[in-house]
Amino acid sequence: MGSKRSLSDQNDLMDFGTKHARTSESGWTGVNERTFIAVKPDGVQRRLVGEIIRRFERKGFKLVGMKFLQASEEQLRQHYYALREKPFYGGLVKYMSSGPIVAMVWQGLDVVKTSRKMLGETNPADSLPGTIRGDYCVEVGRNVIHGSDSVESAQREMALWFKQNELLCWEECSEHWIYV
Ligand SMILES: Nc1ncnc2c1ncn2[C@@H]1O[C@@H]2COP(=O)(O)O[C@H]2[C@H]1O
Repeated sequence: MGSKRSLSDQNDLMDFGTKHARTSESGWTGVNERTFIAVKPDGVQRRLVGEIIRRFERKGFKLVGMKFLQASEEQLRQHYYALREKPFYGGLVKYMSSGPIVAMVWQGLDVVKTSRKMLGETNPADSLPGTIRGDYCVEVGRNVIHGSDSVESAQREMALWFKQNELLCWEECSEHWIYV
């Protein structure tokens, strides 16, 4: 009893288990690297959510987690802990908690570094056209999107914004057309 699964079901389960273990042990490296991306309150208000998701999808990255939420100041103080001494820190926490944000986790090869290139520089004035900040904003204090700056920051930020069971492992049918 209880073992009525077909051999192929069991193989699928084992495959899933092995893949999952591999990604967990390796800290999400290679094609399983993950990054935390947030559309900030100004990005939501300016209706850029669809455009931003479209850019990540078209690039070939895989969405593995997403939520629409209004962040608490406490959560934002943790998120921006490293900036706590900066003169703009108070304003940054207020701005980020002023309206809903879209928190996402994207997965793919070199996703942390590539996402930062897609976002552009922190200051939109230094961002090239073609990047998200280069195309859609003008001031550093209203720069529409956040992306983790390293694999370590990504892991810390994902753990802050998502529970483990909110991040999915799923098979994308186009994967063989994106990776060799
Ligand atoms: N000089 C600044 N004035 C106001 N906000 C800033 C300044 N420098 C950085 N920030 C904000 O601090 C944030 C830190 O990382 P983000 O990618 O979220 O985007 C940055 C900006 O929103």
